[in-house]
Amino acid sequence: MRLTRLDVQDLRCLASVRFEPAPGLNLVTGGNGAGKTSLVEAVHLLGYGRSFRGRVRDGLVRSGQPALSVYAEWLDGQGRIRRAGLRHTGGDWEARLDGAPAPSLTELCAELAVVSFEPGSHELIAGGAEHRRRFLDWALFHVEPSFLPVWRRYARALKQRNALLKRGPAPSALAPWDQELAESGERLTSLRAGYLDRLEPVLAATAAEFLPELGAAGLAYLPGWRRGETSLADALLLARERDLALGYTSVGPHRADWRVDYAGLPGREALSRGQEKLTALACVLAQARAFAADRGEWPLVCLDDLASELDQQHLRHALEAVLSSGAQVLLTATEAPAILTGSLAPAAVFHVERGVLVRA
Ligand SMILES: Nc1ncnc2c1ncn2[C@@H]1O[C@H](COP(=O)(O)OP(=O)(O)OP(=O)(O)O)[C@@H](O)[C@H]1O
Repeated sequence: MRLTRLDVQDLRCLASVRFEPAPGLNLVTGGNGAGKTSLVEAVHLLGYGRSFRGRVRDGLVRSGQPALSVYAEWLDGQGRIRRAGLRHTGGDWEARLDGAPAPSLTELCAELAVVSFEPGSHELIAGGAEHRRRFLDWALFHVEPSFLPVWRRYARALKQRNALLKRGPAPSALAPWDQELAESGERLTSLRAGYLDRLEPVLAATAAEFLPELGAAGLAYLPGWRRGETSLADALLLARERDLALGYTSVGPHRADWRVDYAGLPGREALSRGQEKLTALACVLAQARAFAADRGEWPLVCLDDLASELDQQHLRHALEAVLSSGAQVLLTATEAPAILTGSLAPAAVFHVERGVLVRA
């Protein structure tokens, strides 16, 4: 996947920007608050329908403007030119894909695959389980065609069951939703567990490059109920009284989590902050590698402010790992990192200042 053009209007401090990245490494420099992260957010928005800093309505639209818009052109793995555009007010949105209206943001986001690592990404390891579920589901959404219908079915059944629980219904009203939740939830769990099984050796190899001192990395999946002991249908039945008292469903894949274990460390809590970041980076890069293995092309890799997150040696390892694959990378930094020479020399350098982007 190779981005060839990105037009951004009224996104944070970016009033009107055209970005034409080269294949390989693209470095975007600029001072604090210049607009580097905003550029990465524009790409991320087309890939996820939201920013990694929150939803569009949380301040993504430039102050005083009614809406932002982002338009991208890229080459897919078969060399076809693809086009996507999104106009978003924070409430309403309008999207186009290859010249036709996109029926939903989901359809749009399915096309442009982007992985991002930014200063908040260590939340993938240190933060709440929703970050880790979103990470898993992004991958499945892109590589497993049966995932989205199952996920939608589960989400709908969960919403209905929770609405009934809040009203405190006769337990018999819950039965059909329990069944629906159990069927779709078991399927969702198999897909997630299967993906983690495939990701584990890729992560182990990636983590061994960045954090060899911690020993072999493994992945553990926590499905959201005692899956080894009961089916989800039984778990829902067993939890029914408690769920009626709580007013929501307390077991199931919406409570799932996963964790990285290292052979040389007793638990996640033992990781230093830097090791958390490196582990999160290893997960993101492993996900990109697994995507490439499944789909035959790399996602676009956005690395926001990576030089301030990592020491020089880890920065070199990370960039070598990604660039040796031929992936297109968008790297932002306040100053050009000294290690960007030789095989790591950027293919193109851009500079952004007060929201104005120029090629250096
Ligand atoms: N809704 C908005 N409308 C206008 N300007 C905004 C809006 N939201 C944020 N800004 C401004 O846009 C800029 C955001 O810049 P951005 O976060 O992209 O900076 P950066 O170059 O990544 O900086 P840093 O190196 O400090 O992370 C800041 O100057 C901020 O004040």
